[in-house]
Amino acid sequence: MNEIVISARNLTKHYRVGGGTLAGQGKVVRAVDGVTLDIRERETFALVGESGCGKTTLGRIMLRLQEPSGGQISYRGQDITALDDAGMRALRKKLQIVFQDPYASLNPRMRIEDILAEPLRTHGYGSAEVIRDRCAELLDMVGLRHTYLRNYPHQFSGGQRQRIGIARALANKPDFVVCDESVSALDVSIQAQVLNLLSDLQDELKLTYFFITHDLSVVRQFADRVGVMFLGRLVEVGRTEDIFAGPLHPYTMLLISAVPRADPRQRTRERPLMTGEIPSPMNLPPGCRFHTRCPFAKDICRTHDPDLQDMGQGRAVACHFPLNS
Ligand SMILES: Nc1ncnc2c1ncn2[C@@H]1O[C@H](COP(=O)(O)OP(=O)(O)OP(=O)(O)O)[C@@H](O)[C@H]1O
Repeated sequence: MNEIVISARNLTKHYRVGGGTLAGQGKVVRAVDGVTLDIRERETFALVGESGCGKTTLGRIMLRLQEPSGGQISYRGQDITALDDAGMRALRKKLQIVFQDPYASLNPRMRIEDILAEPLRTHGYGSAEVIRDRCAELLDMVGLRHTYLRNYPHQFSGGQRQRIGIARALANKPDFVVCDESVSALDVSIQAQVLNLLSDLQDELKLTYFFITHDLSVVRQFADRVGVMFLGRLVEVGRTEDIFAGPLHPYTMLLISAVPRADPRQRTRERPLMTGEIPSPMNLPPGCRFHTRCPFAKDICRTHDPDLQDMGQGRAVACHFPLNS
């Protein structure tokens, strides 16, 4: 098995909201609420779940772009949770992120060469000439012409801008890249091209991806493993083909059954529906946090919060009554 690149242990991120100056005032949003996970070298791990379940927050705290409230993150066996700014700066080269909206994340007043050169200069990549050559090489890597180096972001299409966002993330030769909804804003055909590019770059540069998305059809074609998140917790983890062939958690089953199917015979099959509102991460229900929406909930689900249990073969589920097992 490949080496573990990133290891998260009981990670939490709780935001205090609603103001208040006295202790105890305000409310707490449990955006990430106890996540334990290992990501191995050269794998694509997809994190899925509905909007607001904590995907972006988890991605950002794993890179320490935001500080976790609790728990531990290790990078290749080194605990990075308590590293100071200088220690983190050195590691930053290895841990990168590609954002959803490349337009918002590329400075409109900077030429592409400066956008790409900025992280290289920050990390002392080399002389001006070495940096210029690297910028040209980066454009090559993402399939764009060198002549584009003098252009500004608004002169590019959405797909091209995302390629520039990827080039910028790869500038300092990272090995762990969080892709946060990196293809979600693109048309399906452009999405496929960018996914192919990410896949080629992964092989060429031995990259490990943490791929955040709400789009299960992208997950199915692109990810090796999947983590399903619900209200700050992982409720199921497994290999992509196993998860799609037989989800163990009712939430995973409902997410999968909500994906439109290409085969019209399957479309007519009756599907169970997700009922009820998503509880607020500020006011979690007792017991299993999914029980208010679960079609199979029993008494114990209303009182006892299930742990993520190892089911063997790389599979884990947090449910008192796993399906298909
Ligand atoms: N800075 C913040 N202060 C307070 N609450 C926050 C903050 N950032 C995120 N949250 C809350 O934390 C929860 C998780 O948010 P997060 O953006 O991580 O979810 P997500 O799954 O990535 O959603 P989306 O797919 O919509 O981006 C949400 O309830 C969100 O409102």
